[in-house]
Amino acid sequence: MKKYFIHAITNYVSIYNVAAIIKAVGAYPIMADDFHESASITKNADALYINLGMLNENKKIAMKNSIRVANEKGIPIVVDPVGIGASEYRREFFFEILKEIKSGVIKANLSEILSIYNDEKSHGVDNEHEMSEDEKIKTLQKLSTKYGIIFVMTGEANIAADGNEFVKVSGGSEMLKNIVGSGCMLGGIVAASVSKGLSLKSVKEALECSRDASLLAEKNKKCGPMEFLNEYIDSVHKNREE
Ligand SMILES: Nc1ncnc2c1ncn2[C@@H]1O[C@H](COP(=O)(O)OP(=O)(O)OP(=O)(O)O)[C@@H](O)[C@H]1O
Ligand SMILES: Cc1ncsc1CCO
Repeated sequence: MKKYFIHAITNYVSIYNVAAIIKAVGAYPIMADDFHESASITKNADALYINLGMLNENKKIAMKNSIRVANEKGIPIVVDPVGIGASEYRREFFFEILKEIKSGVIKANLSEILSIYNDEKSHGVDNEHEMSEDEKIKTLQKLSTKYGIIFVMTGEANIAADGNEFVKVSGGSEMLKNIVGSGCMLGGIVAASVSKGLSLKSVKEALECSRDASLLAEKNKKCGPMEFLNEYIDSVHKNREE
């Protein structure tokens, strides 16, 4: 059976859990962020996952080298623009790489999506609390049309869109809000899913995988955040076996 390798350049807060959840879905994580080797690691991967949490100068070069190789080889790229609204350093770098990505997914929370969208000033969406679901979908579709890649907005409802269609996956456990790196891990699941074929359908399957695992983790016992975190990763593994 083919093994799917996911090259992740990610932050050191949630890096182990990202690797663990990629393994739990049945793919093979490779965490490599030095610029000397990142391109050669990407060359043999089936997806590249770029997470901007804890960005630094070394990682910037590593990410750009890996993105270049992924584009050349047609490898899908998943980007989590962690905290771009709060950091000019990350925001500037994000826009630099956004233009370069040929095929892939941007997975971001509402405030990160607005930060991307509002860079285009003229659209005038300035208050996230006033956004209806319809506006969220339209925002994602406009971004997707403009950049030619899939956009995902996370939250209570996760919405993914390409230029033509959208999918919505909601109803996951609220405990996901209480653990560190739930967004980072979701990025890993999305990367593993699109490594087998990039489509809105494969993104939807990833969102469903996370939702189902979170509900199973919550059902098992009333647990605190750390127990939930382990149960969530275990549940991803259990659901895969069923
Ligand atoms: N109110 C909620 N109810 C259920 N699930 C939620 C809720 N809010 C977020 N989630 C889930 O938590 C995960 C992460 O989404 P979120 O929007 O919090 O991303 P994030 O801010 O990038 O996360 P983090 O920075 O903690 O990694 C997603 O799977 C999302 O569906
Ligand atoms: C807490 C934190 N800080 C940088 S990355 C990260 C993980 C959650 O996004």
